[in-house]
Amino acid sequence: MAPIRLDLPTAPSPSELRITASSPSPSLPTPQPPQTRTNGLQLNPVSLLAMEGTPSELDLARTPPPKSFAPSPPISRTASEIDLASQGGYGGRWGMEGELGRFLRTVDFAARKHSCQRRKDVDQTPYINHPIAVANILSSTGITDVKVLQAAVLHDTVEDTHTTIEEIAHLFGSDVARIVEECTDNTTLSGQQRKIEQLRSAPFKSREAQQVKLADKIHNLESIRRCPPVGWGIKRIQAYFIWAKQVTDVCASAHPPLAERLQELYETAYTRVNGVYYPCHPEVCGPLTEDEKNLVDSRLRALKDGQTVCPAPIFF
Ligand SMILES: Nc1nc2c(ncn2[C@@H]2O[C@H](COP(=O)(O)OP(=O)(O)O)[C@@H](OP(=O)(O)OP(=O)(O)O)[C@H]2O)c(=O)[nH]1
Repeated sequence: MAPIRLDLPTAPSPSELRITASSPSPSLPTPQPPQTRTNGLQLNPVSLLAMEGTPSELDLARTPPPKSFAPSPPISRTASEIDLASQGGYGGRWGMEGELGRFLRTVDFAARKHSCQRRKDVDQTPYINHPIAVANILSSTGITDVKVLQAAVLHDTVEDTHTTIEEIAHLFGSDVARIVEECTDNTTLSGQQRKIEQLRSAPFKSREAQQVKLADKIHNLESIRRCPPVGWGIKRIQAYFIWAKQVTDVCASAHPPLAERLQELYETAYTRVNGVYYPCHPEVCGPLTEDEKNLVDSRLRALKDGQTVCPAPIFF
């Protein structure tokens, strides 16, 4: 296949993006240990440790939270959050909470936080579908640690809603808060700087955060293949795939089943623009068979007819 030139108006070129943990580019910041803060909010590890010990989550479930444990008020609260507050908050009055209950409480919290948001696809899928899908991808590939699944559900709340790490620590414990914090981009950086920073910091993240990252990328990449964000052309799609592969290659050892699934995606994902078939990842994608062309075409035909492909399985 002829090499495809990538002019990236909104994202760095592959060569700009390609960095390795062992040989950081001199233009990039020196690798640091896992960050202590990502978006201007101070997270005090000592206070988090204190929170972890007393009161325990069980105590929180049995008794109404003291004032100091009330979640910090968001800048503007949605009706569903106000509704939640009027019920006495989380962790409440109805007795002990098991692991499943804690997970459902996490999903409920994330759903309220993301309630006004939609994905960028043509169907404007509710945003909460994404974090739920990320948790589902982890669970379906053998991750049973409920804290990792909770962090997956919460992974975009701090970055994309008025949620703080402290609020998550209060409600779900410091382990979950730490993973969420590691998965939170510094929103004061530009989109391109955030991508470079994700690459730089990926090797230093905990195994749990790397697992969430892998699943996050799987869902974003599969979403792009199935139903790209509105306005994304082939160059942007390919730039995202190239960058995502660099990030996920660094995290691959955190959960090999996810890494295998990603590799298959990089090798087989195609799209079509103006009648021309393009590999989503121009460097590792193999040639397209006639059957695969039909698959690409049927997906695009469905979109053109105004039908949605989103009810298709979350992943395949
Ligand atoms: N594929 C896809 N992505 C969508 C959609 N709706 C929202 N997104 C989000 O958009 C981001 C990817 O688009 P970019 O162009 O790279 O990011 P940007 O708009 O924020 O600069 C991802 O967020 P992110 O937190 O920046 O994730 P990541 O960059 O860490 O992967 C992804 O979760 C959608 O319908 N499809």
